[in-house]
Amino acid sequence: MSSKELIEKLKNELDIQVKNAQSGLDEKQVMLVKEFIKPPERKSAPKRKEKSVEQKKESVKIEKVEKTETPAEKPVFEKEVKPLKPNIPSERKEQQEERKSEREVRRERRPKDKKDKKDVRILSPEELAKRRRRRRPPRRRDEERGERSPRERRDKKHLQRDRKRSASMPKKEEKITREQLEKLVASTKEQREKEKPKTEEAIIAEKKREEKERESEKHFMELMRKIEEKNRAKAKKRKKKKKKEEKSEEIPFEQLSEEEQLQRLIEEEEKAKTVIVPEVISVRELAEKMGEDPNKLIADLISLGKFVTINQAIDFETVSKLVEKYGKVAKLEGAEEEEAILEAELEEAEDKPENLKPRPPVVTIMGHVDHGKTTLLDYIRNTKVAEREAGGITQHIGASIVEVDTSEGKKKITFLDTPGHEAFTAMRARGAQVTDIAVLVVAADDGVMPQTIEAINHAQAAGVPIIVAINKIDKPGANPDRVKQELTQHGLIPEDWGGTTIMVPVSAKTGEGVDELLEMISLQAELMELKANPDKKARGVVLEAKLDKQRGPVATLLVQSGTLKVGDPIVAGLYAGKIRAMFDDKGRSVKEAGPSMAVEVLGIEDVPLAGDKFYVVKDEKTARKIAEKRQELARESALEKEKRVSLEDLFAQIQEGEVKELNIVLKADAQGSIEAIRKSLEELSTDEVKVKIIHAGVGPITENDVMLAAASNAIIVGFNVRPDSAARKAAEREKVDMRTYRVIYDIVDEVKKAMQGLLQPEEKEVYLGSAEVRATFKVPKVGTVAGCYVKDGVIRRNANVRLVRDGVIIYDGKIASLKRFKDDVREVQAGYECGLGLENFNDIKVGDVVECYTIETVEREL
Ligand SMILES: Nc1nc2c(ncn2[C@@H]2O[C@H](COP(=O)(O)OP(=O)(O)OP(=O)(O)O)[C@@H](O)[C@H]2O)c(=O)[nH]1
Repeated sequence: MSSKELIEKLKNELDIQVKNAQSGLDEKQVMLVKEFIKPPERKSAPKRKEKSVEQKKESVKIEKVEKTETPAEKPVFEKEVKPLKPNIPSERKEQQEERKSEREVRRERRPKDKKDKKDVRILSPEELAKRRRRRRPPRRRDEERGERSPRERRDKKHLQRDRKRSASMPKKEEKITREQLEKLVASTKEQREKEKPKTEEAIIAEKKREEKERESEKHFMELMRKIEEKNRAKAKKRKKKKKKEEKSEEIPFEQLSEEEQLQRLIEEEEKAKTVIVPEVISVRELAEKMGEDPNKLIADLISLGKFVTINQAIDFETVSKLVEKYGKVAKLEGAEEEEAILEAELEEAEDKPENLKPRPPVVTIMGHVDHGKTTLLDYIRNTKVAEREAGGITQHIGASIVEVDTSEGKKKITFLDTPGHEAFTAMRARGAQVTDIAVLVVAADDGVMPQTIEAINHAQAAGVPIIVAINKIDKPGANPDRVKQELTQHGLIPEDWGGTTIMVPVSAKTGEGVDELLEMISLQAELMELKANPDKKARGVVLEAKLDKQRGPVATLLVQSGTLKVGDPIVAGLYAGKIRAMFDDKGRSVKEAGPSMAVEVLGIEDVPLAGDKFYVVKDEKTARKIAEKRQELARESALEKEKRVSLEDLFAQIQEGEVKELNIVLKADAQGSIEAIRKSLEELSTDEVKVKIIHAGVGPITENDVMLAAASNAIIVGFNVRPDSAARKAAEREKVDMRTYRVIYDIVDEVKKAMQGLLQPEEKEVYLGSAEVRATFKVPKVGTVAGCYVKDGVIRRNANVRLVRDGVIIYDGKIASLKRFKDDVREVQAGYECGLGLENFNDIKVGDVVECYTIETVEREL
């Protein structure tokens, strides 16, 4: 096509008025041209190969067309052709205006043409690009060769001039490269594709395709299900066959007791879940072991990023991951035996009665602060422990063995020097019960005090017999009978009054009655028939452990059975070791320690925890293996606390037979309320579950209460009292269910509902923070305003508050005003001071605690 022909075509068919081959076109026009350009005649293509004269002519023609197109095509490489527009002389502009009006007239006259044009325009950009490409090669070849015709050179000059001019003009639009343009075209194509209204046929076709896909997916799933079913059936058959073989040697299931049946079922389930494999196994072998289709395993392995064939071997790590997908556990061949050996190593064989020998009792001294625990122990040990302690207060658990002259000869007693009952309970909370007898020290001049009651409850919760030492009888105000009287109120009836509790009046200062006390302890131990086998590998409990700068990890161990010897390989808690040296309570080096002896040992690789159990094993290698295994298990169950009872899941636990007694630690604001609540709660006992108040006391909920609850699997009920911050933290840490109430009926109602499985809490209290009242001001017309310091969390203006005095709730309501200096504020964070008024309440005192909380709605579980 000649340039003339093209110009003519543009004019007639596209309404584009182009004066000559050098005329510029705007973007719209360029697009129209591009869409309209038709591909060159195909028949000329084969001729080109023959290099005929005609073909040469044709190529010249094409070249010409290309050249003519150049000015029109060039601007295509630019985003906008606008910069070229100002180059059109004004005369040309006028002409264009005229032609434009002519065009409009013509357009009106030829509606058919317009329609045709529209048809042309909907050609896809892809097709257009194709057409453009078909026409381009000859030009590109020329360009590659660097050949330029005179006309081309002229065109280039024009273009350069135009470019220069446009560059001097203010830039309206940024120019874009060819690549960018092509991208633009491609994205336009996509856009158009998207926007393209779907025809009815297309929609139907798509629907059909989707349906087909669904069908094939369904078919595939069905196939997979069948395969799985088949495999399961196969596996079942295999299991049955295996079981049959085993059963021939075993006692029939029906003949087992209920407990044994349950045990067997558990064992079988575990067996079915375990896949025992060698270190390396082929996919086929593994599939056989698992009773699965190897192809399925291969597919799963691919999803794990392992591309393997059916006969290819896979390592144990991969096997573990793979079997996990099937809810199973992989175990290395031989590992089970090893585990069994390790477990057997830790298992304590039952001792024959003839091997059991009497052992000294382990005694803990408990009692209220300053009633003379340390002085008594000091007297007994004949050392000055009390004087060595900072401030005269017992600092740690020490253990000491004393020899007592009794009517039956010399007897040993191991005393654990504990600061009250806290360590005792803390140890119990860790699952270690070390005490055989508790000596309760009560000062005869002071009588039963809150911690005396606590100690009684702690000992009773542990099922440890109590011997009372009525101390300070040398004091002028001492009244042992009053103490006895008070103790009867807590269930301890003295022997001389017809009860069973041994009570001995003593003076830790003068030593009066101490011998009798020791004799009583020995007697009690005898009654308890405390025995152990000393002729076996030792095991016991870690009483305390520390890291000594010079000596490394040092642990105090209480031997409970067997005899601990220097050189013994040992596992203590999570750590292994070998006993390098042992020292008794007087610091003397010893070679062995028998039952009920406490010794300090060196040689454990790290510091175990107080309450950890220790075992002597056959060799160091075994010790290390057990320790490793324990560390692994500890990591797995890290932070996972023992399952404690809570009102929420009480019913489920009762159903599962886990809870037969609902232990409650009860704290209230007055003794009267305690009695009322105790009675109402204990009346809730049923055949299935017994409600037992293991400890009740007046005052705030303390950390001790939480530890007791943790050790005794109890819940804490507070009536009109609040936990202190240490108790709150301990409850969170130990996962103890702690509930506080303001109405007795609510306590009874909630516990009752929990026992029936009807408790569905809808609201939960969320603690926000607390502030201490440091000053009070009387403001006329407002009332009492408290100057507070926020100790922790945050105090929020519109949250609920409680005013707590000595752990007892004085007020429960809303904040009337919250100010920082003179400004009203919405909240005050910890570490800041604030002024605070309570709604309709003025009895605020310095030292009171303002506790801020909100009530959150808890979603019911369906
Ligand atoms: N008169 C007299 N004073 C005693 C007797 N027993 C202890 N005391 C005194 O009571 C005070 C407290 O004794 P401790 O042995 O420290 O009491 P504690 O129970 O161990 O106290 P904590 O370690 O703080 O729990 C000391 O000043 C002792 O001297 C006694 O039998 N008679």
